[in-house]
Amino acid sequence: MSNLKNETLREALGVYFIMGSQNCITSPQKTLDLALNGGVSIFQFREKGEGAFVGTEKRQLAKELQAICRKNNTLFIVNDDLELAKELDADGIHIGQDDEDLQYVRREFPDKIIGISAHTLEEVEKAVAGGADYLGVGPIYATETKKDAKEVKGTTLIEQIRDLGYTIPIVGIGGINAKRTQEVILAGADGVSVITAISKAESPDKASQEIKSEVTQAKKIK
Ligand SMILES: Nc1nc(C(F)(F)F)ncc1COP(=O)(O)OP(=O)(O)O
Ligand SMILES: [Mg+2]
Repeated sequence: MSNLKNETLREALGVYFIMGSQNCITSPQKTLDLALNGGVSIFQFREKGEGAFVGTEKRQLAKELQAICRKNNTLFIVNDDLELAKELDADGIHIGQDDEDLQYVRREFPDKIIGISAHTLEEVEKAVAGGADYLGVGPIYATETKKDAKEVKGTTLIEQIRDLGYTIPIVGIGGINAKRTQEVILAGADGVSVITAISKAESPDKASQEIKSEVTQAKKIK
């Protein structure tokens, strides 16, 4: 488990912005700055897909975005890349079912936040038993961003996880925008993960603000 208190992380997962250079209209730095001003509460650096930076350029961008997160006292999570996460002393890492094994990552990156993608109850049970700090459950809706996304789930799996009594922090992911946010939270998620709805918004700060207000409203109803 990470050193971060479970409830602190649960709170931070409210508006989980995920982005890489290939998701932005303007500079990633400017986009992140605006998104944080708008109320993003945790950030994941996901430099992946066509045209993504690699090597030194990827590392340089990661360092710049990490510095922006530090300035805003916001958790900085690295997607997939364990070596980069260790090198930057990131706050955590997100791994999918086809990435490094949870136990290996926990040994290599102790006391940090480890998030796991889960698409089935079996994957949920394995992640909880393995001591994951949060789950990324989806895709909730169809997404253009992740070319190899699995079958769209809706909120069913989130509801099933809660009905079974699992209390692990959960973020929904996949095609989520402000309009769809409340449904995901009311299904039992602690937050929503968003890429395009913020990164390609005309005003990333306004987009983040809208999503944050939807999360807050839904949590009041719950
Ligand atoms: N990156 C992610 N972040 C989350 C989070 F929970 F953080 F919202 N959930 C799910 C994913 C998807 O992770 P993965 O299945 O490995 O695919 P990719 O590496 O292409 O993103
Ligand atoms: Mg991955």
